Amino acid sequence: MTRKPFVVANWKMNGSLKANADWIETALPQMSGTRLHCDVAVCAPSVYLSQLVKGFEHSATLVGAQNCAQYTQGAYTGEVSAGMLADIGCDLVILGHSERRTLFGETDETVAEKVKLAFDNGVMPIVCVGETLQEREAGQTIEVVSRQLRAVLNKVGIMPLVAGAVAYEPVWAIGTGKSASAEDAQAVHQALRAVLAEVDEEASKRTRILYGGSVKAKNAPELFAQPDIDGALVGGASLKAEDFLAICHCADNL
Ligand SMILES: O=C(CO)COP(=O)(O)O
Repeated sequence: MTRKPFVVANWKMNGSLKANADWIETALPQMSGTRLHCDVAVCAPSVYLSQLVKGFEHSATLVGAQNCAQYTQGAYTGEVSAGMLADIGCDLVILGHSERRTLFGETDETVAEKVKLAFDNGVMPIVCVGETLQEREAGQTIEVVSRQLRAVLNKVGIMPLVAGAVAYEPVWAIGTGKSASAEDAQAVHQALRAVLAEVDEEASKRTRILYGGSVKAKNAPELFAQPDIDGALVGGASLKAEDFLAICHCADNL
């Protein structure tokens, strides 16, 4: 089973109208037409999503948000619903990122609820799982990421993940320059695919599992060469279009 590589930029809380326009101008010539063979997405702060949807309208580049509300609509000041993301032409949404879980108190249950709302509204979810350093050192990595993934599977089944993706992001590797080794990451990805297979073996083979955590063009080829690593969720190295494109080319050269 070959899965099409998927490389996703997560700009986090970075960007401006001007910086985004420059990024799009640099990236667009390489992202349009048949230049890139992998699937590519850019996930930006929600206020800039319309700018990106417009900027990438004639390319295959997907546009994603970094969160959505766990409610459909109403008196939830400051929130953005999955339906609103769909309304402005947003293709996907990152859900359950470790920064959301640790800094904003998201639980396995709220993440599962958001995944359901995203999928029901036609927005593809990229569901993040990952262990802290303390959990890794206690030998709990597989247990933690399996629990996080099962919470979503129990609520919505596997189809939202076939449409979107799972992202394994060890918390200790995010923004630290310390990536998991390709072998360690592969072991976790294999375990995650086994959890998916408990639900539907055939669909598990079609689900893309991305790695995230200090991915750069330098370490991407080794990561992408692993049988269960199907692409990357890129933070810091996605802020410059050239750096991000270099990672996309690594996925293309597999
Ligand atoms: O959190 C990440 C992507 O979602 C990874 O961030 P870095 O690539 O900056 O480590």
